[in-house]
Amino acid sequence: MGRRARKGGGRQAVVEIEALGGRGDGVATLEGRPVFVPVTLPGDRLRVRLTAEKAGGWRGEPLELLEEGPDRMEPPCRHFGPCGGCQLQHLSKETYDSWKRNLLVQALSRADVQAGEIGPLRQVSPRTRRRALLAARPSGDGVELGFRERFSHRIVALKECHILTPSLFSLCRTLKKYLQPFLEKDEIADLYIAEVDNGFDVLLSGVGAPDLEAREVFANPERLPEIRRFAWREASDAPVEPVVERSAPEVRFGEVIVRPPPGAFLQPTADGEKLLVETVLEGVPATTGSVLDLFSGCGTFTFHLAQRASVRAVEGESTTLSALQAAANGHGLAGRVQAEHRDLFRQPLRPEELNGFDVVVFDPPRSGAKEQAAHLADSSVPCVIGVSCNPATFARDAAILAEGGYKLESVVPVDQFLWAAHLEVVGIFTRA
Ligand SMILES: C[S@@+](CC[C@H](N)C(=O)[O-])C[C@H]1O[C@@H](n2cnc3c(N)ncnc32)[C@H](O)[C@@H]1O
Repeated sequence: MGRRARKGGGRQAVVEIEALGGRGDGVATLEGRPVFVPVTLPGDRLRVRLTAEKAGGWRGEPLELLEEGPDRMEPPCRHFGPCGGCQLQHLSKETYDSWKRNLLVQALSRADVQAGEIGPLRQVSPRTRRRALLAARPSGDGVELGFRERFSHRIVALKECHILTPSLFSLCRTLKKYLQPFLEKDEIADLYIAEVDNGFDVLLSGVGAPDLEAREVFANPERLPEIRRFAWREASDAPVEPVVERSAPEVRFGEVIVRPPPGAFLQPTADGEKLLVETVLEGVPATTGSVLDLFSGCGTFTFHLAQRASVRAVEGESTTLSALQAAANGHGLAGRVQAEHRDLFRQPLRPEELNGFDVVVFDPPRSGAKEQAAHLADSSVPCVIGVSCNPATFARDAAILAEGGYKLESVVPVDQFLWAAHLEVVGIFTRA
């Protein structure tokens, strides 16, 4: 918002922000109903335009800041406010850190889950995000490329970025020069970029089949040599087609090199991944012989766990699982790592399939793993380790486990989505 007013219609009101909500929006009260206002802080008084209905109240678009709350600070990035890449750069570090950790504390309290210990916040540094979803659109002779703006169809012309790794940021600058032939007039495409161990992996989504001019971009091997693979698809649920694959993109998990398919899940920062892996391994008892790794992705935890025990990895995305399987085979781990393709929402592992494992690790998408947690609650597995990027669903699943007799021994908040409202969590449960 800055102090610039956005002009426009809609009902306007002056509100005072009372709290920071769980999704990072400031929350005010108007006529007894909540108003959720992005990029604001407690103590801010501002004029807003009420837009959509939200959670029994309204969403408010900030128009003019009349008074600043006490915890405001100058955001490090010039794009902060309109840019949809960050939500909370304007909050003092101390307050931000305690708000982040509180997302977990409050989620557990709401779900009535007791934790033996809630660890201090572990956090990554700025400029470490190695994957991002950006937007791209042709504009005049060139291309607009960046995060989407809040409240508009505009794309932020990134002059700096405090979350992307410097090399990913520099890739954006380079891609701007070459993307135009792939884009359709007036259409915004999704651009997934990932920095992998041997270069970059790029996936353009929401575009038609590239014509000859577009394919020519990669005809010269000296152009964009750091891009290992460039692929496209018509929509997020359409098949992915390669434009070029100079060599397979690679990521290393422990000693094992994995070649993930386009768009496969990767932890958003290498440092965050390291913190998560360390915390998971700390929770695995020394005597562990067998581990079940549910929602394994392409093996972030699997291959570290395999250094200690035999592992069965279960994943619903078949190409992702094939990458894991191929890496296991290629590193002589076929006997130690077993891979199973399975939809864990529709067909969670039943107690009789779970019993016999010493440890179960589960790391579901944001919606959590309610059905799987219910079967775990009925199992006799001695140690369960939950990893999640959503404290609310983590707490819900933790409550299911607690109901079944598990104790949440310790839980660690890991902030790898700096200045966003996401928080990663690792919880260690043992059978009481
Ligand atoms: C948060 S990611 C974690 C992946 C991996 N543990 C990691 O750290 O890289 C969640 C994983 O669950 C998978 N997934 C999503 N829905 C699923 C389902 N219904 N059944 C099985 N796996 C699913 C996704 O493909 C993704 O790999």
